Amino acid sequence: MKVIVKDDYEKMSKEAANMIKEEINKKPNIVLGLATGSTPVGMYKELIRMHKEEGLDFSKVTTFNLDEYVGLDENHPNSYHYFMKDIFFNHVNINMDNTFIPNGKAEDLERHCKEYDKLIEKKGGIDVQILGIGENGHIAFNEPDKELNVGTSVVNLTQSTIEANSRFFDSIDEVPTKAISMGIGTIMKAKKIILLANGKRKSEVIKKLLKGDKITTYLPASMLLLHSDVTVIVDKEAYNG
Ligand SMILES: N[C@@H]1[C@@H](O)[C@H](O)[C@@H](COP(=O)(O)O)O[C@@H]1O
Repeated sequence: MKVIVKDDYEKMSKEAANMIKEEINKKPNIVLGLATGSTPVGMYKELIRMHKEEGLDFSKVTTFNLDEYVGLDENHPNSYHYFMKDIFFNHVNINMDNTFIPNGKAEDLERHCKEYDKLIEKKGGIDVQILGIGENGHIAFNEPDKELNVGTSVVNLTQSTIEANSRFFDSIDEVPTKAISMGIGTIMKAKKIILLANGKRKSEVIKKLLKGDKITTYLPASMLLLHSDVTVIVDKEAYNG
């Protein structure tokens, strides 16, 4: 696990965007795994700037998002579909037909999950996966538990995640209790993984992860210790607390 510590959120975001830019320049038809949450917002802003000012070309890029809430329509302002369009897709020259996000309103959710994994494989697998991390160590919506899902699955959100994510909703009662999430196996199949974390509230979990001596399903991000190409980019606050 390679660790890069940056002075602040902006520098962390720029570092991540630069890495992605290099990868797109190497392989214009790259398959990117994308994350939501507040952490990658700065990275998306920087990628938009690179598109507008430096001509970074997304026209051949394919994307797969990590997760989506069950029950939210894609036009719901709190859905990850909405978030991705609002924060990123609407501002670059990506072909929307090449962007994939689990459908939280699918009639047969189980079948949809299996098809999502198959589609990733069909598109050649994820070249670079961007990840945030929950305060409890979750990645995507793989919550700490006695076992973890290998493939994309429907998951129950923990109370702590519901509370953490309630800041985006009008009230905590509106936060969905279930989500579709790529499984740990889906994530681990990505050729390269970049995990971002910023701010004091992530310092405890980053400390545990970077200790790096144990893997446990109770710290889902610790599974990344088994991957051969993971870069963790953190700001000083997340690194030092
Ligand atoms: N499903 C998302 C994760 O993909 C994200 O990494 C995490 C951290 O969010 P934030 O970046 O807002 O701290 O929150 C959500 O639960």
